Amino acid sequence: GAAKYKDPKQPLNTRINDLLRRMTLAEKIGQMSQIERENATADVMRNYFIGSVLSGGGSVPSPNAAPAEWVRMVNEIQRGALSSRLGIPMLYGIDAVHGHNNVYRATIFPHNIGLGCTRDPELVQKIGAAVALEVRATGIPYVFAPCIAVCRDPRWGRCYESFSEDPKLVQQMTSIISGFQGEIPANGRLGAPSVSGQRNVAACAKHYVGDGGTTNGINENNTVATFHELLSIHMPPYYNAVIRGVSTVMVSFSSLNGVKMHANRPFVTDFLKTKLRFRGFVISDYEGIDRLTTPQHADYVLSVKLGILAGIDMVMIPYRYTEFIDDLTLLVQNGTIPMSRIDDAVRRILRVKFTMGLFEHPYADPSLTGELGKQEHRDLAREAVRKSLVLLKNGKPGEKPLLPLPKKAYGGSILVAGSHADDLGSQCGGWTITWQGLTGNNLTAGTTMLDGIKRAVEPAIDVVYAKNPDAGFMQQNKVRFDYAIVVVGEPPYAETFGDNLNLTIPAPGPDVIWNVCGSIKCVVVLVSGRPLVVEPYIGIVDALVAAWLPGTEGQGVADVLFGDYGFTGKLSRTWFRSAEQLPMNAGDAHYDPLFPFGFGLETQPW
Ligand SMILES: OC[C@@H]1[C@@H](O)[C@H](O)[C@@H](O)c2nc(-c3ccccc3)cn21
Repeated sequence: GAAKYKDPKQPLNTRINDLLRRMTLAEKIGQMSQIERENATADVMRNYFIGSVLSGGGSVPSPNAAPAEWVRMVNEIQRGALSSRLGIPMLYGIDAVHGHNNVYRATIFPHNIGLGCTRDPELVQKIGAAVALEVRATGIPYVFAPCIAVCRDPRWGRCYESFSEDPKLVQQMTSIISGFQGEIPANGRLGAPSVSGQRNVAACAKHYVGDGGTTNGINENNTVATFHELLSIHMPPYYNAVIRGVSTVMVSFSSLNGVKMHANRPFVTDFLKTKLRFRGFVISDYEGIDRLTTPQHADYVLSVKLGILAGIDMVMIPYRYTEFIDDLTLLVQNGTIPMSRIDDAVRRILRVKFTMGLFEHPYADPSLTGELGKQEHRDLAREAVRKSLVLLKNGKPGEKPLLPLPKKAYGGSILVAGSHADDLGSQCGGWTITWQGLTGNNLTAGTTMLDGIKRAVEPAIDVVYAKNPDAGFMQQNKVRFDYAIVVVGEPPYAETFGDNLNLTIPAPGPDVIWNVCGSIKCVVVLVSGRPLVVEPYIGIVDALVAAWLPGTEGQGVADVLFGDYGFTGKLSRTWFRSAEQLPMNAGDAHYDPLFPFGFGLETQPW
C-alpha cells in the first residue's frame, strides 16, 4: 500500500520513522536548509530537496502584491518541493511581528511594547489568531513570531519588539502563541509542537536567549548574566512558550557571557531540548552561523560545525545554500557531525510538518484571501491601540484635567501639530512593508492620527494641521485655537539601526513642543519604540500620552483622546529621566524613574 508516512491515520512517530529511514543524507540535509524566496525556483527546490523558504524583511513577490499573487508564488515553490523523490512539502516562513507586516494592505497592529501596556493576554491571543488568518490569506503557514525578548535597556534598537522589561508580563503575553497556533488540545501533550488547523500558523519563540539583555542594549552583542539571573529574567517566557506547544525557537545573534548563542550547545541542546524537553525545531537567525566568525563567513565549515553541533536543526542560510549543503555533507561524511545529530534535526522538522498537517495541506487555501486587512481585524487592532496608550500627565498642578478633550471647540478651531500626526509609516514603525519601515502615507492602507482626530470631532470644528509651526505662527494664532494636539516622535527603524545611546526626541519635535505648548493648551502624543527623554517638557505640556507604535489603526488614538473610551494603559517598562541612568528596571536597588513600571493615569469615557 501507500508508504506509511503518507498515511495521516498512522501515528506521528510511525510516519516520522517511516520517512526518515527512506531519506538519503542529501534529502536530510535539504530539510535542514531554509533559503530566501528570491532563489527558490522549482528546480532548486526539487534538486536540493529544500525543506523551507523564507521572506526576509520586505521580500515580496512584487511591490504591493495582492494575496492571490502571494498564493501563486508560495504554491509554485511548493510544487517544486513536492516534485522531489519523497515529496516532502516545504515550510514557508515570514516575519509577522505586528500583523502580516510585509504585505500591502495587511492590518498592522501595535508593536509588542504597546501590547504589553494593555495588560490583556486575551486580547493579545485574539490578535495572534487574526494575524494567523491574514498570514494564511497569502498561503503562508509559519511566522517568525513572537519575539519574547525581555528588553532590559531601551537603548536597544529592538526594544519595541519586546512586550516588557518584566519577565512575568512577557510570560503572560505568550498567549499570542496560542492565538497563532490554536490552543493545545485537552488531551494534547504539553511541550509538543501543536498547530490546530489550516487557519492557524506555526509560531517561533525568539530570540533564544537573552537577546534583550545585551550590554548597553547594543544589538547582537553580549549578555552578561549569572545562570540564576538568566533563569529569573530572560528564560521564563520560554517555559510558557514550550508548554503552549510553540513549534519552533529561533536562536539569538547575541552572546551569553561571551559565548555566541548560535554555538551554545549547553543552552540550545542541554537546556532547551533536554531539560525543557522542547520537541519542535530550532532555527538559526539570518546568516546566524556565518556570524560565528569575524569577519562573518570567514570559515563557513567551522560555522556549520559549531552551529549544527550546538543543536540548530534548520539553518536560515539564506542564499549560499550549495555551500551550506556541501559543507554539512562533508562534516557528516568525515565523522565530525554524527548522523544521530542530523536525524534529531530532521525528526524535529518532520514532527512540526506532520503535526501542522502540511503533508495533507501543502497548498494555500484560496478561500482565505479575503482575510487580509479585514475590517474585523482592523477593529481589533483599533481596540489594541486604545488599550496600549498610556496617559502620563493630565492637567497642570491646580488645573482641571485636559483629557478627555471636548469634541466641540468653543472657538471653533483646534490645532494639530507635529510630523507624526499625519505619517502612517512613522506610526507603524519598523518591520512594515520594508525591513526598516517607511515614512509617509503611501506605504499601505490605514488611518493616520490626524484622520482619526478629524473624524472624531464635530463636523463644525475646524481642524488645522501645521506640521512644524514656528513661534510666529503661534503668536498670530494663539487666540484662534482652544487647544492643540502635538504628535512627535521617532522615525521608523529596525535592529541595529535603532540602537541609540541618548534617547532624546528627534528634531524638530522639541521645537514643536516649545512653540505650541508654550503658547496654548496642549496634549503631546509621543510616537516611539520606547520611552524617550521628556522631563524637560513635563512642566510646559498640559497632558502627555505615550502612543508607542500603534500601527495602521490610528483612529484608536482619537477614541481615547476624545473620551469615547477611557485611558487604561499601564507602562510595560520604566520611563527613565535620562539615558545616563540606564539600564534601570523595576526592582533595581537604585530606581529613580520619571514614571515607574506600571504607571498610567486613567480617564472615564464621556
Ligand atoms: O527576517 C528574518 C529574521 C528575523 O526573523 C529575525 O528576528 C531578525 O533577527 C532578522 N534579521 C535579519 C537580517 C539582519 C540583517 C540583514 C538582513 C537580514 C533577518 N532576520
